[in-house]
Amino acid sequence: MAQAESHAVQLEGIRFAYPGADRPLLEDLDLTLARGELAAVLGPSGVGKSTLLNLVAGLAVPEVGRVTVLGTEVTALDESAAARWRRAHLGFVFQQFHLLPYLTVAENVALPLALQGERWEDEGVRSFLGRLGLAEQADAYPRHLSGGQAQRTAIARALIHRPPVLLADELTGNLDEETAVAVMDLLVEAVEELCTTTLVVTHAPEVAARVHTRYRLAHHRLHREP
Ligand SMILES: Nc1ncnc2c1ncn2[C@@H]1O[C@H](COP(=O)(O)OP(=O)(O)OP(=O)(O)O)[C@@H](O)[C@H]1O
Repeated sequence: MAQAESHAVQLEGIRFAYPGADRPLLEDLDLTLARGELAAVLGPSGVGKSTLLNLVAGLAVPEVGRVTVLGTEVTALDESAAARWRRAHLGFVFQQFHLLPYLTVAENVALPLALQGERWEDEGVRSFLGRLGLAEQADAYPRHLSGGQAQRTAIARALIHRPPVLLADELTGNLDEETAVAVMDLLVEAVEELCTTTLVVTHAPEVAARVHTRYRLAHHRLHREP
């Protein structure tokens, strides 16, 4: 248990290959994140950064190795147990946002609360949207949002239920510099206030500069950067 207490995320000896690939995408990959650690994964396109996030979330299953998050061995859960576990413990900002087109911004953002059967105040959701500069878009549908607004909606949805672990793929990819800084402020605040363990995939120097630890994904595994 001591290990589960100190390590929020632990990947051990991971080997992962997509079906039909002639060699593994990830091999002998290890990663340990402490509670409240804010870490970035860097690396060129196609090295497996998104796949790594999916492994932490239990959305991809390694051929070999173990993924443990907050003391739960994610690799040992069946699909429906993994889905329940994700809802309660994870926030995930996907590269393509995955907003539901028939729900408004406020409804999309409230979704993690609804899925957990939590009661929520519409006002609370709106004030959270305001912190991300989305007050005026609360009743808009995703098709009317700019790329940056859609991304901020995805970020709000990932953080609204205050998950202990946040995974974000290209957190600030579609944002102008000012909004990217505001999003990073919010993230750093969440990490400090709520001890949110966070793993972000990024190419953005303004993100990489503000994390606690940086890893480069290269040659199938992670390398700690200075
Ligand atoms: N579902 C899949 N089936 C087969 N191959 C896949 C699948 N998803 C990704 N790949 C391949 O695995 C490799 C790694 O993909 P991944 O998306 O993890 O990389 P990435 O480092 O996140 O790239 P980017 O920075 O462009 O998002 C790529 O060569 C990709 O084509």
